[in-house]
Amino acid sequence: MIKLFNSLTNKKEPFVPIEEGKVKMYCCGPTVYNYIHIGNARPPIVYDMVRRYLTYRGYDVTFVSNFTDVDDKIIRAANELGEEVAAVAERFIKAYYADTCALNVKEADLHPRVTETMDDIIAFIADLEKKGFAYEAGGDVYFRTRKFNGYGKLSGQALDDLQSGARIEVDERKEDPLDFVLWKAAKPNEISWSSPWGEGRPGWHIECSAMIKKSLGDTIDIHAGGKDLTFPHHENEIAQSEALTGKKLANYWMHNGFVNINNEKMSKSLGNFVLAHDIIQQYSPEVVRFFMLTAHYRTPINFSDELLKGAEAGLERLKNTVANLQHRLAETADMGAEEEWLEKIAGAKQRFIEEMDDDFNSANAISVLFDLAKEANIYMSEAQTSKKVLNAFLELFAEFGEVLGVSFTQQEEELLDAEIEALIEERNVARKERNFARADEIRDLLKEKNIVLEDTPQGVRWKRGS
Ligand SMILES: Nc1ncnc2c1ncn2[C@@H]1O[C@H](COP(=O)(O)OP(=O)(O)OP(=O)(O)O)[C@@H](O)[C@H]1O
Ligand SMILES: [Zn+2]
Repeated sequence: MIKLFNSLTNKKEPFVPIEEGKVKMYCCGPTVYNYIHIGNARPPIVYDMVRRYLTYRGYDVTFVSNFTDVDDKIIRAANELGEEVAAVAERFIKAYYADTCALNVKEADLHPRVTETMDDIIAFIADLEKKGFAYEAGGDVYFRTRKFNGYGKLSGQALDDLQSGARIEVDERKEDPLDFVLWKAAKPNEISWSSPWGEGRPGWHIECSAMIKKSLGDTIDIHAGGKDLTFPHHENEIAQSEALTGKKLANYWMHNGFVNINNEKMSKSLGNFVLAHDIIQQYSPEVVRFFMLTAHYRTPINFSDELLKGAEAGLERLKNTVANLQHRLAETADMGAEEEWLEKIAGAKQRFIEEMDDDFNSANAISVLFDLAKEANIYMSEAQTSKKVLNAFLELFAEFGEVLGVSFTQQEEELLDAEIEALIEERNVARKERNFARADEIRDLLKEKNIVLEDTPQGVRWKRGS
């Protein structure tokens, strides 16, 4: 049985879905105004692993993750670049897909966008207002936090501690400093939507509440996101949704730890970040993903060249074992002692499942993989081997690889479509910024990989050369 650490109760709990065999899962997605750094890539990678494992264990998973495609940061970026908000958002949504696809993150079943969910967001706020949980003030709408019983239950904070906390801004339009914004009145010349409270746009927290309700219903099984989202974002999502429906928003809350660099959280505001699309040029995307999964998702992971090189070497060892198994298979007849080895392989599978059942411990599951490789190497040193055993080893590597989203078979060094598109996008940006040196460098890199670019009036086209 799968157990997972529920941030709501601070305990590891057996996973019991609302509907047998089905999982409704939501993960807060990115605000699309720049490229993702490797810290931002951790939530998509680890929750993709969780989704894959739940699927492996027989659940039918519906996975939803949003795009925040209008917000202060995007508006600021658009103003700086002299572009439309929609153009900036579109570009970075493409870049997000390109990076996460290279990292072998499966697309969500649904990727709702704020700008496409506006009617539902407005209806959600209007219903909160009707119930007395929201009030209008000068074109803004706020949530009446103290009216919601249970505010603070996720982050474990009492209302009065929050009140004195420095993170709450004081704004005289609010009835109470704890109240937070649901709808923001538009500033002059700012992108806006019509609403019962005038022209404006939604606050950040309300989007997720409205999108979850629309796409998955009132109560979902798992709500996931980075640890920094616990407060205020997730606390506010709970308040909005539960005030409206009277039902629990999510039965299980999962929060991933940070990617640190020199023991400090990697973040855009600190400027200590490494972009995902840069690091996957230096190491393969597979190595980056494997590296990420060598730590348990809740523990902080330090980002360093040394650790990445370690992950690269480890992955190489596993791939070599698999290549040797394949090679051996081609020249083996069916003979040798089978039962003992088949039992060993079945035992490894059992241990892998036990580790993953225990709060998705991919770190320990990967050490089971290394043990499996060790066993495989011992087996191959025997004089006589059997096709059946070699196949059983290979099947298990393939099975684990599918769960982790990392392939252990050797591949030609070929660029994936998504990586090519990411590079072309980066070249477009470089050209726009008149950074022609970088633009040429990218053209050369693509040429080296036999990708031919063609500038057309409709934009850049590409094809693989012969
Ligand atoms: N270092 C990190 N490790 C793991 N997850 C992270 C890290 N930084 C951000 N995230 C996650 O990435 C997503 C986007 O976060 P956000 O845009 O706040 O990134 P950021 O770099 O921290 O930006 P800022 O410094 O502007 O807050 C969130 O889900 C957040 O939890
Ligand atoms: Zn959210």
